[in-house]
Formats: sequence, structure tokens, C-alpha cells
Amino acid sequence: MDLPLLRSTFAVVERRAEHAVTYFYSHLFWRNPGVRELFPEDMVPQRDRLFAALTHVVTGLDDPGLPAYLGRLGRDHRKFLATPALYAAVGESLLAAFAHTAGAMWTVEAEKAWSEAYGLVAELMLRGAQEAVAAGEPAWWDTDVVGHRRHGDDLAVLTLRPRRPYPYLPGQYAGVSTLRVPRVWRTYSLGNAPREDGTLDLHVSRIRGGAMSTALVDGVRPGETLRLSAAGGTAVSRTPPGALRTYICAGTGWAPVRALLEEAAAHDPAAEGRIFVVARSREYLYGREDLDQLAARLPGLSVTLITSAPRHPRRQATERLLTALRACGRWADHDVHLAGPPGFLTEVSEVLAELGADPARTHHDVLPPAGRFATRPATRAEWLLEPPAVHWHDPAARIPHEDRS
Ligand SMILES: NC(=O)C1=CN([C@@H]2O[C@H](COP(=O)(O)OP(=O)(O)OC[C@H]3O[C@@H](n4cnc5c(N)ncnc54)[C@H](O)[C@@H]3O)[C@@H](O)[C@H]2O)C=CC1
Repeated sequence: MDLPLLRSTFAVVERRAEHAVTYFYSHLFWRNPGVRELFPEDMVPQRDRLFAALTHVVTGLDDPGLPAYLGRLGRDHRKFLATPALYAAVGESLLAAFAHTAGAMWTVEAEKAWSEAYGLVAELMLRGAQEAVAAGEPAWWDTDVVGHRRHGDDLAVLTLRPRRPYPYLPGQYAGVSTLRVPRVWRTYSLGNAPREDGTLDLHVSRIRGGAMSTALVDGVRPGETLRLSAAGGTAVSRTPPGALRTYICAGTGWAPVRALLEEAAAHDPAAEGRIFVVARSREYLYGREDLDQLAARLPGLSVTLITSAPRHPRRQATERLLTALRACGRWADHDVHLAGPPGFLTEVSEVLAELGADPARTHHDVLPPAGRFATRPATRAEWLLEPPAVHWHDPAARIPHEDRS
């Protein structure tokens, strides 16, 4: 495959990404009546996602990990009802959009290189999907909502009972979809270690204008059905029994940490280390009872709760956390588990590295990809060639202007 040619044409297309994406979707929907209904109503996040995904593929074409990644992606895309015919239609429209946007750069060689590259991507994704079918894995898991507990105006913990066994590890996340917001999938961490009755918790923080989080916090009620996609994420426990560890979470980042603590309480109750729970204010420190109970089962872990002072911006809590982390020692000996808003993860990881924590032992979910569109919140949709990273929503999207700092 002609990588330099792929990259040089992509660089040209990328400069007119907005135009290319508009052309791509218009072409796709015009040529394939019926396909529009497979996509969410709000297409704006789709546009960002498409280019984030293309960037990932183009930059990673020579990455030996790409086939496995694309296989997982294909397996996951069954939830979007992605058929081989749809993969072919997407490829055709993508090439048409590139040809239109790249102008004089779109030579016969460039078209051949892109056609081959897309063919390979589609083949690897479809193979992943076929393997999942062969293994008997469903495209998604239907679950019944059996509990819905509010914590203040913006937070809710939903309890779901999957209708068939749902495999996952503590610390992982799942795509979630509700018919209240058709065809939209959002990622949420699973808030408990697997239970005997199979139920699992989602912790949801409402974002302003966020259709999915608003539906889950305000709308969804027990008795309704939610769909879950296959669990993903590598921020699972790798700490050997007895080794030191630190758990740091902010906001609903408490969910995966809670799951990891449940796992530790069951299998490694003598674990030693520390837990830091950060929230924008005392009212947002939800789940205190659970934390107290888990702390009692894990007496070797010290617990520190950190919030912003009343009427102070929410990020003051992060500054307070960083002060507390600087006062701790032996970072090189600790496995660290981090969960929370993307900006929080970036800032805390950097400080931890400065303090001597080993980045290879600092575990958190992948951050949203950097790039041209990265500053826009990608909140409510996923589709073919979704971006590589989990799109935790951008908390800035829900901070009122007067509270930004
Ligand atoms: N596995 C993971 O990493 C998980 C991540 N999340 C993400 O965590 C966030 C939770 O949202 P909320 O509960 O509403 O939290 P929030 O918006 O109330 O933030 C909680 C605290 O995080 C810190 N923070 C927020 N934005 C920051 C930034 N840009 N830089 C530094 N510190 C920052 C502040 O101290 C704030 O008080 C969402 O973005 C969600 O997508 C949620 C669950 C799991």
C-alpha cells in the first residue's frame, strides 16, 4: 500500500474536512435511500467522528495493532446494523468525497491507493463482525431498567438487568442506547463488579443540551429497555495482590473506580494504598455510603474526599487534589487508576508523571484523539469508522459560562 500517497492526499482533504464530510454524507444518503434512517438525527458529531476515525486509520496503517483494532470495531459496529452492502456504499461515497475535495491531487494512483486502503479496513472490520457472529455474540444486549436513583438534579444511577449474560471486567465501559434517543450510542463505565444476579449500574451525569444523558437522568424509568454494546476498555485491574495502588476519580469517574474497589474487596482485601474521590461540590459527592462500605472492607486503603469550596469554580477541586497528590510519597511503587473528565485525566496524569509515577502503570481510558476537530464536544453519536478513542463527553459543554475558569 502506498502510505506516503495516502497521507499526502489525506493532508489535502483534511484541510477542507468540513466540505469533504458534507459531500460524503450527501453522496451516501442520496445514492442509498434508507441509509439516512440508520443515522442519528443530529449529524454534527458524526462529522467530527468520521474525520477523527480516518485520521486514526491513515496514521496507523502500518501499525501492527490495527487489524485487531479494526476487528473489534467491526464486531462493535453490528449494533449499527452495518451490513457488507453498507460498508461498500460507505467506501464508494468516501472515495467520491475525496475525489471531489482533493482536486488535482486525486490521480489514478491516489484513487487506487484509497480504494485498496478502504477495502482492507472494511475487510478487517467485516471479519471481526463475522467472528463475533460465529462466537454467538449478540450485536447488542437488551437490558431491563430495574432501578433509577436520582442524586440531586444532574446525577442518576440506573440499574439494568441484561436479558442474557453480559460479560465484562470491572473498570470497563459499554455503549448505551435508548429508544428515547434513537440510533445514538453513548459510552458509560459500568459501576459495579459483576454480580450474581447479573445486574449492573450506570452512573450518569447530565450535560446541558445532551439528549442522551438528559433522557437517562430525567426520562428513563424502571421497566424500560436499554441496549448495551459489548464491554470494552483496558483500564482493568492489573495490580498483583498485595501491590500498592492509588485510585483517583472525579465526578461519575467514581463508577469504574467503584467497580475496581468491589473487585479488590472480594479478591484482595489486604490491598494497600489510597483512594481520592473528587467532586465539583459536596452535593455531587454521591455514593458516599458505598464508598464507606468498600473502605471498611479494604482497611489498607486511605480515603480522601475533595471538593471545591462553596461558590468556587469546579476545577478548584482538581487543584486541591493535585496539592494532596504532591504530599503523597512512593509514587513509583503504585499502580494508579484514574477516571473522570478528559481534561482531568490529562492534568492529573501529567502531574503524576512529574511526581515519579510510572506512566505504564497509570491506567485510564483512552483520551479523545487530538486533531482538527478535537475541541468540539463529540457527544451523542457513533457510526461507521468511529473514532478510536472512547468519547467521554467534554465537560466544558456543560459548564455555564460564568463558571468557566
Ligand atoms: N472511565 C472514565 O474515565 C470515566 C470518565 N467519565 C467522565 O467523567 C466526567 C464526569 O462528569 P461529571 O460527573 O459531571 O464531572 P464534573 O464536570 O462535575 O467534574 C468533576 C471534577 O473533575 C474536575 N474537572 C472537570 N473538568 C476538568 C478539566 N477540564 N480539567 C481539570 N479538572 C477537571 C473538577 O475537579 C471537577 O470538580 C464526564 O466527562 C465523563 O465522560 C465518567 C465515567 C467514567
